[in-house]
Amino acid sequence: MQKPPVNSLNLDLLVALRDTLVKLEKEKCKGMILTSESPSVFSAGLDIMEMYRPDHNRARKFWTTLQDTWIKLYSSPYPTVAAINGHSPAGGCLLALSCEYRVMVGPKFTIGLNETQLGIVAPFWFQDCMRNAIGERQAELALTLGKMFSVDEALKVGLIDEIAKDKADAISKAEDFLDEQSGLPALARSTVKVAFREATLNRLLKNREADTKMFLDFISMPKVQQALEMYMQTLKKK
Ligand SMILES: CCCCCCCC/C=C\C=C\CC(=O)SCCNC(=O)CCNC(=O)[C@H](O)C(C)(C)COP(=O)(O)OP(=O)(O)OC[C@H]1O[C@@H](n2cnc3c(N)ncnc32)[C@H](O)[C@@H]1OP(=O)(O)O
Repeated sequence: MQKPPVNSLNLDLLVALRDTLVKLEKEKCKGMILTSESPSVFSAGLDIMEMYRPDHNRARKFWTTLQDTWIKLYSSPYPTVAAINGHSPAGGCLLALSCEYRVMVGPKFTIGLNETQLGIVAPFWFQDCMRNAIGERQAELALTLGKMFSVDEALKVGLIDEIAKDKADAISKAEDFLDEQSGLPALARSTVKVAFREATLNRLLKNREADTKMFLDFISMPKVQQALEMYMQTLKKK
């Protein structure tokens, strides 16, 4: 990802990610490493400006493109690794969680689904991804608190799989993971992957319109708009 300053996921970046994932699948990609050009941020999550005083049609397109991107990434037949070389809150954490393996550069960055802290709610499929990675108990604790994990904490709870000392080390560890997968029969590998992920995928696939409506209704609430405005001001003052 290369959208300075913080790879916030706006409609344009989501379209680019989705189209890339579609292309990789078509070209029978052997493996993908998702990382960031930024030296300190993997992705700041959803672009707050897409939710603040939104145009209804654009907000709908934004959300359905996010759903498409997630579905493509989560169900990709080829192996995927997140080389998390910076902070990874909310939607950034979702992208990492949707890969099969996570290597994160330590020690100073943080990762987590922090939505509760912002007065918004992590959608059920964000929650499902966290639950699938760290288990029901730890996911409930993390999501209710909107906890951002340090790299050490993330490793301990199973949110990431390995710690790297810098980006080059993260890429090298990600390549090791891909090398290990490359010797396996591709169809067997991808069938097992999708079997593990099917229930989570189907939950969104069967409820896409309801999920979109919930998002649009949620961001139309004056209280939510107020919370987003205050949050943007805090970020800008910083
Ligand atoms: C009842 C059931 C209802 C269910 C409905 C579901 C509804 C769900 C709705 C939403 C779900 C949302 C998920 C999300 O992803 S929300 C986004 C959450 N993201 C964050 O909280 C991260 C915020 N950013 C930061 O913490 C930092 O920026 C950080 C990533 C740590 C990087 O820090 P630093 O390097 O110091 O950079 P700055 O903070 O100075 O930021 C630089 C500029 O970038 C702007 N910025 C940062 N983050 C965002 C963002 N997410 N969107 C838009 N813009 C962002 C920041 O304001 C700075 O701008 P400027 O240079 O103009 O001051």
